[in-house]
Amino acid sequence: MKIAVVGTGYVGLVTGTCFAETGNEVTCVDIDSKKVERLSNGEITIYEPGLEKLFLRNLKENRLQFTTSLEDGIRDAKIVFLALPTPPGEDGSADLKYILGVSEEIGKLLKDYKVLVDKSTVPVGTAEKVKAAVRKNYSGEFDVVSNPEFLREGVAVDDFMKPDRVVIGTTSERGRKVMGDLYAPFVRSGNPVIYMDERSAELTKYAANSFLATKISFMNEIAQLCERVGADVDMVRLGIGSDDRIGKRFLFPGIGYGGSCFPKDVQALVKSSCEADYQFRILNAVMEVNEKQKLHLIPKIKKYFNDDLKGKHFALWGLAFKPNTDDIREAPALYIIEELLAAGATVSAFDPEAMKNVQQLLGDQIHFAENQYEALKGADALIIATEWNEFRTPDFLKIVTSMKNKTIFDGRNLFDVSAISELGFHYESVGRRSISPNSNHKN
Ligand SMILES: NC(=O)c1ccc[n+]([C@@H]2O[C@H](COP(=O)([O-])OP(=O)(O)OC[C@H]3O[C@@H](n4cnc5c(N)ncnc54)[C@H](O)[C@@H]3O)[C@@H](O)[C@H]2O)c1
Ligand SMILES: O=c1ccn([C@@H]2O[C@H](COP(=O)(O)OP(=O)(O)O[C@H]3O[C@H](CO)[C@@H](O)[C@H](O)[C@H]3O)[C@@H](O)[C@H]2O)c(=O)[nH]1
Repeated sequence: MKIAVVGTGYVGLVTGTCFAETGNEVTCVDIDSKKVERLSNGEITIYEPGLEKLFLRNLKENRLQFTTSLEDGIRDAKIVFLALPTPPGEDGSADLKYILGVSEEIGKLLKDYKVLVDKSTVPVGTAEKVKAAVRKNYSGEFDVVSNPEFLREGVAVDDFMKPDRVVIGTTSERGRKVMGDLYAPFVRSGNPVIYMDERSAELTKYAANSFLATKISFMNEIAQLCERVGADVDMVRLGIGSDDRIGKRFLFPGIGYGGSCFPKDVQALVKSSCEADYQFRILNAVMEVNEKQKLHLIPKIKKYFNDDLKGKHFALWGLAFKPNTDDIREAPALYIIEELLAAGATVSAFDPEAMKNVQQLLGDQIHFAENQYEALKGADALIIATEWNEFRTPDFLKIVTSMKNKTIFDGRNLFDVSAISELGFHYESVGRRSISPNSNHKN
């Protein structure tokens, strides 16, 4: 099948590459000419494990092409995916200017039947708005389908190739058939394609993200309680997660959820609810808890240094909002850096993939280390903000010899509390007992 994907960011590039991988001819369209040039020349523009190999293979075999021209991109396509940004507007609701602007342009270009597919995360009613935008300039036949994307960054290729489910929102039989055929190779192992109306599909995406964000904020509140009553959140997590009704996944406490999706989507659902004259109380609490959790380590750090961070030097491990990505959108590490710099401290950071993106944002406000151990040189404390695998079992001897103080503030609970206590560290994490070489048992 011939497919166009408009918007070649995290979702568009994964979508285009994975559809090419199953034999479709895909043209990706992007307004960013530099991105299109790099991609056309075989240079991948995001870090996503496993993507580059598929991208290069399909590019070489001419199943994947890139262009800045919407007209060229959609000319022969039977299906046109919209994988465009839906950033929060000033009031927190999803801004549809990219989606509706492109839809209007598509209306000017359509000559025959096509299926327009909304892959972006969009509020209920968007499919109707897209239809209306196309209709302004085109009176022929077309369908608009809502097909929300559930991939996670860092495991995006696997999530796309082997989805838990595919949600297809359409009331058109023709649209349903086209989409069913396209997705057939991805659900061979029996995971469902769930057909529904457009509005339900649009809401499903927000409901999924908001539910997952709720799970995280709930665990972060349990972690807060654990610290106050002397319980261990990791034990509580295991204790409740073995109940199938709760499930083991997405129960990890930490320094809040970040990324380009949860923060914006929870906010947008609250906003949509308000517009529908409904106060979504739980989600307001979810957001409030997350705002506080992002800075959970800061009061601990300040208390440890007697409220005086001026001249203190911090090593920071992890900048990306989660491991296995270079994405720094709403990354908790950025909020921590801001607080430390404002308090007069200096920071030396290391992240395996995200340093380039942070450098573009912060320039020389912080030092970017060659590796995780170089970041530790002369540090008064180490802060861990992202759970990259290589941080999990470090060489503690190297840590001890590089740092000024044996002090760790761990926002991702990477280390075993008892083991690190034996190494003589001052160690504070999230929802577990704190360890100090002097008191050795500080809650
Ligand atoms: N990132 C994720 O993990 C993820 C997962 C599921 C759903 N989503 C949703 O998918 C959508 C896209 O997210 P993303 O992370 O891929 O965004 P992104 O910012 O990484 O990519 C968007 C791309 O669209 C391009 N673009 C902007 N205007 C354009 C135009 N007029 N014509 C052509 N291209 C244009 C940009 O240059 C950019 O390359 C959002 O609605 C997001 O909420 C994202
Ligand atoms: O137990 C957990 C799990 C995650 N997180 C944090 O939650 C955020 C989001 O993580 P994750 O969901 O793995 O990454 P995303 O790539 O943002 O994926 C989410 O957002 C995407 C965009 O909408 C959806 O497609 C995915 O299904 C949804 O998981 C990150 O900051 C994580 O550190 C936790 O704090 N604890």
